[in-house]
Amino acid sequence: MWRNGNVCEAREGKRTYSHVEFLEASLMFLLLVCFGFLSLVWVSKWVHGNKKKEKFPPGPLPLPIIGHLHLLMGIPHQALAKLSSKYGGLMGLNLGQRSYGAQWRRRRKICTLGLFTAKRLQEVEYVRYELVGALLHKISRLSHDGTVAVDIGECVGDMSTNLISRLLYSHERESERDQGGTDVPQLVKDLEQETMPFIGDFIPWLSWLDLLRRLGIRYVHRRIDAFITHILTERKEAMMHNNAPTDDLLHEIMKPSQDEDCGLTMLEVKSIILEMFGGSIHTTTLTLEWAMAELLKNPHCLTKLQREIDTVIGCKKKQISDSDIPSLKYLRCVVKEVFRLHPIGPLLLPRISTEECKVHDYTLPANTHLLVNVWAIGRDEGVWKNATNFIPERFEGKEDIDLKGQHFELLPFGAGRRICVGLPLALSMVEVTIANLVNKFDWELPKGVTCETINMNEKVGITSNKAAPTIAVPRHRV
Ligand code: HEM
Repeated sequence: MWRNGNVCEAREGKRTYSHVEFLEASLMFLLLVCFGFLSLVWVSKWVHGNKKKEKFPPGPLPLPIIGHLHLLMGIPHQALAKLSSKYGGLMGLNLGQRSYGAQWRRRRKICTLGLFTAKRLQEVEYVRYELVGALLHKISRLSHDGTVAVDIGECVGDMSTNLISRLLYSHERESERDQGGTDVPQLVKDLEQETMPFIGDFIPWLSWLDLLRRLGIRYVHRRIDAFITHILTERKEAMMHNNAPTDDLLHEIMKPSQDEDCGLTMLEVKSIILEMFGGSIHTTTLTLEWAMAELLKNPHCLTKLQREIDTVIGCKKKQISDSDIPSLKYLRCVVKEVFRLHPIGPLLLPRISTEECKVHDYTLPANTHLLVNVWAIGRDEGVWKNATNFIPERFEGKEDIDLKGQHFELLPFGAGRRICVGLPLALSMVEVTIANLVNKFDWELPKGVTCETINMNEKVGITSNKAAPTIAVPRHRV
């Protein structure tokens, strides 16, 4: 019943509803009807669409508007792996539309040819040797001769940052940080936090929902830009005075190009530097952290590895180098097993189909976005026996299985044209560092932690982040 102009009430028994309450209820009802209608349209479009088109891979029912976007929040590779046990290895999802630029071809050519050739890596081996030596020294110092536990991730993180800073622009980050300079690993971590998928990336008209995160990422970008601009200004000044280093990556990138095709704009130079920092520090550090965590959890593997090094290299050798690695067969098995269980880029970089293609019985239309869940492949019981257990021995006698993108059951660096450009550097860094860490020290878990209780969980993110730091007590072996 309506009365008295704007103080209308509707009576129902003893309860009296105000005009505002009534309006609210009506609005809510209307919204529910609209939402229900949209859902129906969405579901029928999905079902109808799938029937009409050629066979598209099956997948869970998408939510109205956001499709399957919610699956990318949290730990996406784990959520997708769970779903694939229901829908199969090839699963169709609706993530709206996403577009990305293609300038990478140019940058990639320059990086691959100019920066990551076998010759170039050999030339800079001494840098890696020095930094691994510094890492061992630092761990000795921090552990006070085996009495204090150290955070392995923090130590190897410093080493990875120093390495890429040295190779890129001949500086060490620690000396810069000590002088109040930028904390590069923190900056890279902030960048990763901010580069979780945006709703607006997939559904452009919902991008207003990302406003706060966009402000956050703008702030991180400004800090990164200031940091890179500082590096470039310093280098330009040094070049003007003819005292710039000529054996680092920045020299290769900034030197005037003879090849018209390879001249770089300042924006491209900046994005190469950003990609190098972003692609190298966190990935190498996390891999080493997972490797040491697995060895601590599986002490028989740690002991077996130490024995191999003692037998093959001899315990008298102070520091293991690149040239020792080919003879350490068990080490290589350990490294492959770490990459199988803990690929740091679990979904690789997103691919897009340029034309319609057939995969088994399914037809993927042009412009389909493809995520390859290498984390799930590495844990697939159909491919690996006791897939979730750490068993390096599974690779013994299987030297032909490598990490270079030819063996689709093991793709921690991706495959094809977009395979990790830093693969040779990363692999040798991981192998040499693990070999030295276990050769130099016996490792024990801190009091109260056992092999059974060590935290091996992942935390939310687009990389395989460790939920808890890897902490252990190192004791000198000799
Ligand atoms: C253990 C260490 C590393 C792991 C596990 C790793 C893994 C990966 C993966 C999975 C991709 C995507 C490949 C694909 O989608 O097919 C990638 C791309 C990339 N990585 Fe690495 N990476 C590591 C170390 C490095 C290092 C040391 C550098 C540079 C110094 C680097 C630079 C890059 C760059 C620039 C890309 C983008 C390539 C492109 O867009 O074409 N990575 N990496």
